[in-house]
Amino acid sequence: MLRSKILNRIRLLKPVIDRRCMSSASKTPLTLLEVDDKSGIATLSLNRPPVNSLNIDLMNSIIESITEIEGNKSRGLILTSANDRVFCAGLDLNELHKPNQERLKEFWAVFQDVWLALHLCSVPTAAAINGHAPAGGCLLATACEYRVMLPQMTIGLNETQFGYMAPKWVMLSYLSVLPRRLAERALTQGKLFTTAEALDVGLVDEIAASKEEALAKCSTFIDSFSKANPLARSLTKKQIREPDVQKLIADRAGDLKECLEYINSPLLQDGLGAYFEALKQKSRSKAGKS
Ligand SMILES: CC/C=C\CC/C=C/CC(=O)SCCNC(=O)CCNC(=O)[C@H](O)C(C)(C)COP(=O)(O)OP(=O)(O)OC[C@H]1O[C@@H](n2cnc3c(N)ncnc32)[C@H](O)[C@@H]1OP(=O)(O)O
Repeated sequence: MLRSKILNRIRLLKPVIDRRCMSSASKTPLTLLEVDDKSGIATLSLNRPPVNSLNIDLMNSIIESITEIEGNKSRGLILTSANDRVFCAGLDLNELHKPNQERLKEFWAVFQDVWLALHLCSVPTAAAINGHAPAGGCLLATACEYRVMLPQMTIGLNETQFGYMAPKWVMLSYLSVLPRRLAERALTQGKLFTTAEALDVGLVDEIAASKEEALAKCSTFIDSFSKANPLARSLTKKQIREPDVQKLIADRAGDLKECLEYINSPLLQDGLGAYFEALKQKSRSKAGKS
């Protein structure tokens, strides 16, 4: 009785993701999903060159993969990148800069969905962070239960550096990993932690010398649940994570309204435009085009 009550409650908490079986406009798979026959662990690789920035299609592809992993009885999920320099560059700035308003609404709803799907994923989750993970990239990593990172990368919620305040639920994701005082300072500074700093403050759990080692460490973490009953484990995780999730689910429309006002404000658009232009300029200089 109690179990079915809890299960019903959790079903209500689950984001509505079934409506989003969209196909990608390009023919390239935006995510690569492999399930190891022996271990039963699924590896989901982000595969949107050049930097895995999160647009609607990539986020939908992640959601679809999570749904598949939950449905195919995988023992765990490892999130990683097919790119060996960048785990995920966060939200696609093309979606935020001078946005089409209807698309922006859809984009923000899918952004909420992808976080909910990963944060509430029923199987154990770990991130093999094999590249930089700023902003939304850091959010994906902190939604996972365990993080292993390669040296000389950066991770953090750097939104204030380009004039944005991270949404409340994004901040909560940070607060679930970092002590409050540290999270506040890092959020207000828009700090990007180096791998060594991230380990030091507990933003990541381990460092690995290579992607293979990171994947192996993530598998070891997932194996650590072998003695736990999968249903009891997943219900426990959801109960613990519920308060953060409820805040967003209870007011998705309010979050969207706030986001639209915020993103559309001229000051923020100007700041974002300058930031994006500087990124493009840096990229051109690197390629020797300027
Ligand atoms: C109510 C609240 C409202 C709003 C909240 C807003 C929340 C925002 C959350 C976000 O996630 S916003 C995105 C923030 N992301 C970043 O700040 C990361 C920016 N990128 C980088 O720092 C670097 O690109 C990198 C460290 C990830 C990788 O460096 P590198 O390997 O040297 O690549 P390049 O910098 O040369 O970039 C290659 C290529 O990719 C483009 N690009 C990079 N990041 C993005 C992005 N987030 N969106 C779109 N495009 C991006 C970059 O411009 C280059 O493109 P070119 O065509 O110019 O070559």
